[in-house]
Amino acid sequence: MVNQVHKFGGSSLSSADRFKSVANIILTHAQAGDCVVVSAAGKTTDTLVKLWQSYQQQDTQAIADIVLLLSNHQIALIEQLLIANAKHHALDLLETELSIITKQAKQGTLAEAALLAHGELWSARLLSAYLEQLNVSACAHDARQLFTLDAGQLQHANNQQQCLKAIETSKINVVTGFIAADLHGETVTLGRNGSDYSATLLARYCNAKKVSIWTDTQGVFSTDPRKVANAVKYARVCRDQANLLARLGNPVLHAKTLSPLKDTDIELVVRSSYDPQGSHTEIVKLGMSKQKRFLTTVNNVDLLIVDDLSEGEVAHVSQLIQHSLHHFEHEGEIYLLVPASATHQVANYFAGRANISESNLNGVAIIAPDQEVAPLGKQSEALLQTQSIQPRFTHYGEGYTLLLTDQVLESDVLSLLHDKLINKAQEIALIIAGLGNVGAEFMRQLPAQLARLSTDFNVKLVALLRSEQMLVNANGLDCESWQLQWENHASSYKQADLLSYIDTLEYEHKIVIDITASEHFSQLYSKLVELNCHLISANKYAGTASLSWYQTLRESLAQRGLHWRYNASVGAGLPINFALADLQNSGDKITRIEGVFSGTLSWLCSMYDGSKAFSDLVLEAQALGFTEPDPREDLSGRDMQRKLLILVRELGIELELDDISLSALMPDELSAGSWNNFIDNKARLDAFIEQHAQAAQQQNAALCYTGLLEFENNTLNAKVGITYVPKSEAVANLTPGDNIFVINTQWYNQNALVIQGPGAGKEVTAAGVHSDLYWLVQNIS
Ligand SMILES: NC(=O)C1=CN([C@@H]2O[C@H](COP(=O)(O)OP(=O)(O)OC[C@H]3O[C@@H](n4cnc5c(N)ncnc54)[C@H](O)[C@@H]3O)[C@@H](O)[C@H]2O)C=CC1
Ligand SMILES: N[C@@H](CC=O)C(=O)O
Repeated sequence: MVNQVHKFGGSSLSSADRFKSVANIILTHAQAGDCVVVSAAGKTTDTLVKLWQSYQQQDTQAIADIVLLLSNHQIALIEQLLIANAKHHALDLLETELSIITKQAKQGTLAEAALLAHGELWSARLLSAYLEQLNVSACAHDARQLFTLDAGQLQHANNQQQCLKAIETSKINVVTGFIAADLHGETVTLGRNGSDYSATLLARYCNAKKVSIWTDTQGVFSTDPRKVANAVKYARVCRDQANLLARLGNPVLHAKTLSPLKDTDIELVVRSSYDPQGSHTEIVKLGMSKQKRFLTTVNNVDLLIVDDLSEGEVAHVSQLIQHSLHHFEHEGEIYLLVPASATHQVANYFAGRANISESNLNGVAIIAPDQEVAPLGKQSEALLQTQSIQPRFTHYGEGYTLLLTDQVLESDVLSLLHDKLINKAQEIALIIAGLGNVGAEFMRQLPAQLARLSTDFNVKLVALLRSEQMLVNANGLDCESWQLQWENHASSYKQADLLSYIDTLEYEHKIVIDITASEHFSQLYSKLVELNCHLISANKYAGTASLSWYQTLRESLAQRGLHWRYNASVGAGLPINFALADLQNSGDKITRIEGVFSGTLSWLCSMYDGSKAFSDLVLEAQALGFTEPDPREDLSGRDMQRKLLILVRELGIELELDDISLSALMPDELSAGSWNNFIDNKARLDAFIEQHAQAAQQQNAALCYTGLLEFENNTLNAKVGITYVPKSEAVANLTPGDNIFVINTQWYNQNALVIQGPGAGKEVTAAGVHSDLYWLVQNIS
């Protein structure tokens, strides 16, 4: 059974080394019974065309020179690839064929198609012999024995029978692309780039599962990557958009290539033979992929107005001129977009029914989802005007806009259009976990933030998660009415459901924002990274996980070029992580960080004056949204210990959580047990605090909870705990809830750099997460 049809174009076979690479691809990607369709090696077809032209001009010297050129090229390939009998046999055959060509040229009996067919024949024979030499069972097929056309029409039933009979299930079947035969056995060609067509035809006839077009580009891009540096490769493109691209002249796929796959489930992928392990583009059936935006150039075309044009005629003319054609209705007339070089031939075909409306046109086509076509078209007209370019002809069609200009659009203009209109369509998917105190506030701020981002980026909210339920919509949720949608549509999920949903999201970038307080969720990060998600955390668990887990996560983020932002996890919205990164980037060396890194503990210590029980203040802090879901995480000092560790690791220092010494702001025995148990025993907490407050007072100091990181004589001292701070010092006089980071560095030595401000609370924390999101979107797009 034919599992796959692989197709290799001329550039994939341009040298002996390229043949070897192709053989390697076959060894790793093909199995017995598969077909490998090949084009002529390198520029062989062009050389054969020149030979034909010289023959028509009866230029005997040129004929001899070109035959020699062909001979040298083929001999070099054979010599470098084959040995022993296989080599001698191939050289003998080549010599015989070239002498027949020379003889026919002399006799005036050369036939164009039969001459051009040699390129593919030589490739198929050579590759098959080389595979055999590598002990891979292979055979070469001349497609003239497989594909028959009658008056230009493929004889599908007969061809299918021929293919099923000829294809050997125990071998790799190397088949010539581009050529077929007519009913008399005479060679006919399937048009330039006809080898792709041969591959999809063969796949259809043999009921193959998949066609892989191995080429010199890595897949289908948003625009020509040779002209526009920011071109984006798409993982999936719908057949209808691929078809439109082809008709509008995009060279990656040809319109004919797709036609045999119509109404079949045969997969089609475009991938690079130069980078076989690289990602590829899958051409999928309508509805199996989101519609994308493309910018494709149109060069040197004429517009013809044709009376009563039928689909059949378009197909026929397209076959005649061996070029994809696009036709459309515009202001009551039927237009045909024709390569200028073929206008004469097309006009002749229509014998008076076709008139040239516009000639020598260039320009671009913008292909996009239907609803985006009109606004994009208007924006592109406006952008062209800023470059003093006025389109001569503009047409808004189904799924595309055509802007035809006098001048060829240069790379700078194409880049401008692409970056403003197409790259912007690089969609970013947001997955938000945690809709509690901070998460809900983050959602409240989200519409305004998305509106700000949407002038340049296309960010869509595709999932909202709580611990047991999720609300998803791959096309985007309305973030203003998420609560209502949640009530009606949220459903329970398991981690595996979440991961497979994220895996199938067709977005160029995915960002998972963790606003949970869940260690369990943070343990998913490595899987999320495997699914190419960027990460933003307010959650502190991943940043304070074991060093080996943390380092592995960082490595796999780096390998994939993914970002992880966690500014809000320390100091809420305060730019502490930015400041530390900046200091280090400027070459400075941080020697000491001291301060209060807990909003809750800052608020409690500042508010406590003995007039209210400390435990009541804890409940107030909880209601204000300062505390962790369980405030004992704050009172135990654990939360501040985590923050200090995140900062330490930010400085590149390898430390575990328990390397930071800790004393709690509560009696140890209250840390265990339920929250109710804690409340029942709150008097013990109050007594504990009162005792410390009095001791501090006796020293004319304030009861504070501080953190310290310092290097002394090359040893690191990191701790968090209760301190009695002289009342004159800034730390003892904080506005309730403020954090303070006093940073000493090589350059901020005597006079420290101080960052101070609210360090907890839902608004500032949510804003801190938004700041990370903004940074990330700017930096990934
Ligand atoms: N409150 C603050 O001022 C600050 C909080 N943070 C951090 O922000 C995070 C959120 O804090 P809050 O909103 O106060 O907590 P919260 O308890 O109010 O909300 C947590 C949310 O996470 C969800 N959740 C729990 N486990 C989950 C899981 N496995 N998968 C998906 N969702 C899950 C819960 O359903 C809830 O919606 C915490 O990590 C906290 O440390 C960081 C800086 C400041
Ligand atoms: N509970 C934390 C919240 C921020 O991380 C604090 O009080 O600082």
